[in-house]
Amino acid sequence: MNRAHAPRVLSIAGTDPTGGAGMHADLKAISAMGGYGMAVVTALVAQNTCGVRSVHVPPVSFLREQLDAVSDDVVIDAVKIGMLADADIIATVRGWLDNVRPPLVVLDPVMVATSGDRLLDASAEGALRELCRVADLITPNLPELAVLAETAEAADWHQAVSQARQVSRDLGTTVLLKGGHLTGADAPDALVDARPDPAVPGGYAEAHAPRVATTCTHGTGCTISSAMATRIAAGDTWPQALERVKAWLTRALTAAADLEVGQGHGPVDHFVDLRGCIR
Ligand SMILES: Nc1ncnc2c1ncn2[C@@H]1O[C@H](COP(=O)(O)OP(=O)(O)O)[C@@H](O)[C@H]1O
Ligand SMILES: Cc1ncc(COP(=O)(O)OP(=O)(O)O)c(N)n1
Repeated sequence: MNRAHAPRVLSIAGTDPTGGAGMHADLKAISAMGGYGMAVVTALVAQNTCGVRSVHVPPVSFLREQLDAVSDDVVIDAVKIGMLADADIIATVRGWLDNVRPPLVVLDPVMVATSGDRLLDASAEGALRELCRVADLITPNLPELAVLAETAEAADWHQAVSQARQVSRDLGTTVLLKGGHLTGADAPDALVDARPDPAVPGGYAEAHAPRVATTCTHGTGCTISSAMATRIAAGDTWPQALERVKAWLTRALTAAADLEVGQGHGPVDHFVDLRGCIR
């Protein structure tokens, strides 16, 4: 399916004033993948490439007003959900999703940043697990996958695939399993769907790329989930979307250090393919 218009993708996420993660990374990834990006803010986060300083959560009534303002006016082709901060925010987003029923929902179950700072109240993990049931695709990293599987973090790819299968079965959704937290020359990712009627042919599709030797990995999780939402909404098959997004993210990681942003874990270069093309 080739749409006449760019896919209209809504990010529901927290902020990162340094532009590397959260809704800022989402908007860049959506644009880089050919979509039209929109954003509703769940939480304002004072963070940079070194870590999170504080989180401010506006009233949930205002969150609902933002969501309704978009859906009352714009046809939404895909929604990407990131940081939700607490159980009230999760309930508000759930209520809106039940009302609007967007055609594609991609949920990145953000719990803890790479810096170790919490982005979700520990008491809201159960509510987030339940929200996964209404997502078409979830994109947990290995620590988040372990929480969803209610077990210890996978030590290798084989264990991770098995946890992803269990989560897919238990929560009735497709899992994008990400190997970023493992070590080794290869950085594998896979679409895992253990349901009887999987969204991915055969229930499994793997994509590989070399592991990039860089500390600039801030926002990679936000980036890949938004990019997947955009490419699936654009009409790629799910395995095609993963191949395309993985190759682009690897280029963005390879060019990341040249951005020279921040003193900690810098952001990836979402617009790596545009450098040198601006007239
Ligand atoms: N050093 C790296 N080289 C190549 N790909 C990486 C690297 N680090 C992360 N990735 C990729 O970035 C994406 C996000 O991965 P991951 O780090 O597991 O999630 P999160 O950012 O949510 O913690 C995945 O596609 C993963 O394979
Ligand atoms: C506002 C906000 N949302 C999500 C994250 C986490 O980003 P993610 O890409 O999952 O991973 P790291 O950047 O922590 O590697 C964030 N920091 N801020």
